Amino acid sequence: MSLIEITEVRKSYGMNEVLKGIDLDVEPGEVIAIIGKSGSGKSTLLRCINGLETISKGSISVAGAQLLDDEVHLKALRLKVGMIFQQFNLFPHLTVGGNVMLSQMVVKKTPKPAAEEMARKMLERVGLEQKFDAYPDELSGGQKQRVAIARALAMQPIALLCDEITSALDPELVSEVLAVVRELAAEGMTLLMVTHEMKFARDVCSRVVFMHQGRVHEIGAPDEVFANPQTPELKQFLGMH
Ligand SMILES: Nc1ncnc2c1ncn2[C@@H]1O[C@H](COP(=O)(O)OP(=O)(O)OP(=O)(O)O)[C@@H](O)[C@H]1O
Repeated sequence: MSLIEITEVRKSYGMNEVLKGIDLDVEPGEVIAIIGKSGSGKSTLLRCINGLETISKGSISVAGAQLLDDEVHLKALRLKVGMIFQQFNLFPHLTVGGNVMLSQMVVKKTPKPAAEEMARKMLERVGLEQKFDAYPDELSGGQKQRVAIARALAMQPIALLCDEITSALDPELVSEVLAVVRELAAEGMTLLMVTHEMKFARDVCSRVVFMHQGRVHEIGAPDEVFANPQTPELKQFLGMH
């Protein structure tokens, strides 16, 4: 059994079918890059995996539990699968520590001392333990994104979904965030990343998924996908990067 099993998943918004039958199994510890043109359905796929969107057809299971369209189940799933977004979504009126503690206390009902201990530990993991009492607007974009990563890790997810997490950053701040992701990958975290960082995908990912018009158009090891693209669509896409 794979950690995440995506079977014939379809998703429509009204008449617009944006996922047209996705099959993808993710093994524990895999790091998967999802690449493709704007509008190919990359974000929608991630959002379906952690239950932010309901699927129209097919099935998704995470750690053996089927994703069903009911609130109790969706809540349990969101606890298991962490997600990090392009925009950091930190609460400006809370300190860094407060941001990392909040979802643990509210969603998991973790008592405050344990939530604080976990927050300090995860902030240390992303190299920001000294910013515990700072406010988000005192941080750089790269630091804010590292706080968002610490917040996701504090929930002890079994997999982490990253949706273009470096796209809103100034170029000089991208590498500090990718360094954290690289470390997580080395530690065995299962990662699915929508990314435009082709060099990172090539260096760190175990597989690359190329999406085109709502389908998995090509999939394979980075060496195969980047060095030997099979379809004109992937060749054209790589030519643009
Ligand atoms: N909430 C929504 N309601 C209606 N249509 C949507 C919604 N979210 C996405 N779409 C449509 O679904 C399609 C796929 O969008 P999606 O954001 O998944 O693509 P993407 O590959 O992640 O693109 P990008 O790289 O621009 O983020 C697009 O045509 C988009 O307009």
